[in-house]
Amino acid sequence: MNIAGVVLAGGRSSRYGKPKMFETYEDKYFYQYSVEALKQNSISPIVIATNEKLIQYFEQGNVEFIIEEESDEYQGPLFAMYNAFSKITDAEWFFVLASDIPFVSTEFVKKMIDKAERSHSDAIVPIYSNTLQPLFALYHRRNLIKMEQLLTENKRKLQLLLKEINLLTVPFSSNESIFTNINSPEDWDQYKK
Ligand SMILES: Nc1nc2c(ncn2[C@@H]2O[C@H](COP(=O)(O)OP(=O)(O)OP(=O)(O)O)[C@@H](O)[C@H]2O)c(=O)[nH]1
Repeated sequence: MNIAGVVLAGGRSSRYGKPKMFETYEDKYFYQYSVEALKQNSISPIVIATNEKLIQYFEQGNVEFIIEEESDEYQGPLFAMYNAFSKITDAEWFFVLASDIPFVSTEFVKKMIDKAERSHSDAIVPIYSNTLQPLFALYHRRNLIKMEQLLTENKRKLQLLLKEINLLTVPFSSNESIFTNINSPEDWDQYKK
């Protein structure tokens, strides 16, 4: 399988108050945990999708960057995914990971790839706490057409894409910390100890 890794690391971090992908956990930036989990599974290329204001703060080396132009900034995950997928021309699948998930693991990425290998679905999406987790998921390249259609109609919610494609859902038990995503400083205060 030809899989590219796409780490979503743009957005506004308005609830966090500062760019949350650069919050640290055990001396590493949050976004580095997403990069590492993909790298440990030999996924290549690994691309960080970000914007012109944030690019300067990332560590360089071993990853590529896809930069959203000023007019494309803050359009949300569906746009950021479309923008990245359409620029990575040689991948069949895209493993998307948000960059605000410091507890994501190599084993999680491996389990998801194993599912994709045996699936004819358009996307492989975990379910945790009865909720789909589309920012920790695998998407086939064939979704690009539907993504473009939605964006052209100014429909920017990722949930709208999920409704239109064939999903393979992968249940995870409700005590998995890997799905902890950090939105506010209070969220982080609760988990970092
Ligand atoms: N590249 C890119 N990533 C995004 C964009 N919007 C959100 N993300 C990423 O998607 C993940 C989930 O983002 P959210 O927490 O929903 O949105 P946010 O803008 O980061 O934060 P809030 O302003 O607090 O909603 C995070 O990893 C963000 O870095 C975007 O427009 N471009």
